Amino acid sequence: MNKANEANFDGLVGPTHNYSGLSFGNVASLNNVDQPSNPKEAAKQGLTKMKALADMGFIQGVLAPHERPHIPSLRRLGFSGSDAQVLQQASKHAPKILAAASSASCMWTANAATVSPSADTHDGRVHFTPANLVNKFHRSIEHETTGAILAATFNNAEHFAHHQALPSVDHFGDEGAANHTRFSAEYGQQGIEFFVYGMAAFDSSVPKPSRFPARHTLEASQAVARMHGLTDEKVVYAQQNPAVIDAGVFHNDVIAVGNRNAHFYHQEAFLDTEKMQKDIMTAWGDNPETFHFIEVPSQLVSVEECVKSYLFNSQLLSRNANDMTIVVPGECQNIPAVWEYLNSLVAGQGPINQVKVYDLKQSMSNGGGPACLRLRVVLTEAEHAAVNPHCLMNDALYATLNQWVDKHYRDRLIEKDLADPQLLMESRTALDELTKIMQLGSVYDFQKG
Ligand SMILES: N=C(N)NCCC[C@H](NC(=O)CCC(=O)O)C(=O)O
Repeated sequence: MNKANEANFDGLVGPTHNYSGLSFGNVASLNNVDQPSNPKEAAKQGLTKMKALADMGFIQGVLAPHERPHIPSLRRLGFSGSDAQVLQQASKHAPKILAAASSASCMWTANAATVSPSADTHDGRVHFTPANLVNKFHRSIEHETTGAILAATFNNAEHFAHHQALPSVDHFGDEGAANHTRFSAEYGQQGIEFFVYGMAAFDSSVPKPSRFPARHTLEASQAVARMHGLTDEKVVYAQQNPAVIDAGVFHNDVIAVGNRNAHFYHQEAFLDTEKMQKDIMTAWGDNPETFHFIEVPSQLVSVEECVKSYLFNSQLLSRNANDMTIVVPGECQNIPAVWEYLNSLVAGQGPINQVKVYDLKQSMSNGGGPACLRLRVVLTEAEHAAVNPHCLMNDALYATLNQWVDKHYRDRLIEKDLADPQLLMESRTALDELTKIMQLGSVYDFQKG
């Protein structure tokens, strides 16, 4: 077994961060529509969390934001002329489409891809499949650039394998790592890959939510497991409870999180909790007593409180199996039942023994908590050494990115600003400079001429 560690790659919030109410089924997105946003503050809140984790000794990476407004997507929909004319026409005839083409949603890198560490895959490489995010138009335009950014960040074919996103149709709706977690006693040993789906596309007997969409299918997860060359006995599938999707749990990472030997989840998260436990224990194999199921009863914290607080959209960070820190958003402190639960959790006998709180309000107002903002990548030492070093957080990169944000970002944005050609120029200038800072090459359409 090679020694390995978990790295977190957070999405850097882009210059067009705004609240457009684009995500039906995501309560915060719908509730905050048309509020003014503060892209500068959003980016800085994210950078603060990244730096804090790096300072704690964890490997912290950064994934660059995408080019927005995305003019090629607008042209594909029939808007034409100069870039300024495209913006102007879209704003006049289809302002919601312009908003979709302007979203900074790639910041939620838990949806960027599914990642399988080398200990789990058939060829001993780390595998990446960008998520097609087909359920929402504004997110369905992410995967190509995501793939380019991942390839520029993990740019070494000996260690990293990059796949294409799955076909962009509902049958293979794929939301990436937000519905995927991994259990293993040590990061470097073969782990259990746990895939959670909202519906089955080719089996009408499987229940579905009725109010809000199930974004992710069983068939998508099965395809990813095949492409990554995972071992069948080490793959577990579980269905999300359709009732919690209807209550606003649009990704499983809003109601469950796992790390190493711990699965922390809400009583109502899964359609069949007993089966989920049994299947994980079968895949875990020997020493069942070393695995912890930490189930939060509805009586202590309701599903509604989970959705409001993002208790489960937390990061479980550990250096040892029995020494885990839970990273939660500030909203957890505002809901007494949640804050009481967290305090009793860390005071108890389980593996989670410390809580850290970060202010991520700008992202939270669009339904993105600490766990949404990060893509987990387990890396051996050799793989870590093969990552593009300019994408790894340290004092120098933190200072450079803060200055870069100060120089290029606005501190207020509302929907009508999205039509401003100046905003497009600001965004492109910023990203052009960023590709040099992070040495990514030409990953954006506007750089390809
Ligand atoms: N749970 C995880 N992993 N990710 C959260 C993603 C939030 C994102 N919100 C948005 O896209 C809102 C954009 C807007 O309304 O302007 C979404 O719903 O896909």
